[in-house]
Amino acid sequence: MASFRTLVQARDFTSIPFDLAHFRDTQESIQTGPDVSVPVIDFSLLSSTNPDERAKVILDLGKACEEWGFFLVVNHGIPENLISALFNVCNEFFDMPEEDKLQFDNKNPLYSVTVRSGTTGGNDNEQFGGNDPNQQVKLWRDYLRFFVHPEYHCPTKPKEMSDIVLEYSRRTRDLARKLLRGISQSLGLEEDYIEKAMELDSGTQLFAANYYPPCPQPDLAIGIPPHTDPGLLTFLLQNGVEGLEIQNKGKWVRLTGIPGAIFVNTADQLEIISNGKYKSVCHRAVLNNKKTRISLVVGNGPSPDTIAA
Ligand SMILES: O=C(O)CCC(=O)C(=O)O
Ligand SMILES: [Fe+2]
Repeated sequence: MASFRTLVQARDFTSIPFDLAHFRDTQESIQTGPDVSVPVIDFSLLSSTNPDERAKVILDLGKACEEWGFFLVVNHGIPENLISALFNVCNEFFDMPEEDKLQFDNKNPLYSVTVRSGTTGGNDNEQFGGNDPNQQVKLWRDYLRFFVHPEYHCPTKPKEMSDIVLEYSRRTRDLARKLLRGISQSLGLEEDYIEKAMELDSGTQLFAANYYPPCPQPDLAIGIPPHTDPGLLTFLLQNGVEGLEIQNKGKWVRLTGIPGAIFVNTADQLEIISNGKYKSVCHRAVLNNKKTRISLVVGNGPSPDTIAA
């Protein structure tokens, strides 16, 4: 199907088509604020020369993984201009004519560059609903997704994309490794336990850009239904528009970002390696009727050859 971007621009939707209706649970979500707020981790303290500061941030990291499974990382050292270049180039990608985008679309999930629109929760996207016939609705989003490690792939258009994503993937790999060292220690393990066990030198890294146009009936459709992420740690940036909700103590909590900070969540393999201490938390992307939301996601996982012992 044509991209949502094109559909939404071409048609003045006032209500959503039937096959896009998603009956999500009616529980209201609560907003983070002074009372409920996702933990903030100051990444620079992980390399502090002051042992007390280091010990404190490792403790905080462990607590964040255990109590929330989601946290914000500040002072991560990834340049602001790299992040804005990344948003710009992804926006440019979604802006390209349909035929240019579709040349990267391939129905084989193993293919390294995938472009999709309105993907259903059915067979073609098992992560989001598997084969459940009740979940056969299209999702209100376009997305682009490709593996950037151990082998690097990237669409050839826009032409600046490859260099920008390559640089971002290098930087986030380094960030993942250092956070995982802190997380290893927070579990009482050797600093390099996780990176060795998961063979991070040949770890899997997936880059995804999600594009959610405004939706006239945001409560009746969904960007991404509830799911957990595969891998160890997922990084997420958003374009200043909220929509990420997570399950915390039985409630849906809408996360508010901090400009420049990166959302990090513990994913399935980290839950396994921590013997269930750090949960891979269920989350979803909800819509709004005013602004396009873009999220840029990097999934960091073990080497494809790693067999969890
Ligand atoms: O767009 C979002 O906020 C959520 C994205 C997400 O959960 C994913 O791509 O796995
Ligand atoms: Fe996710």
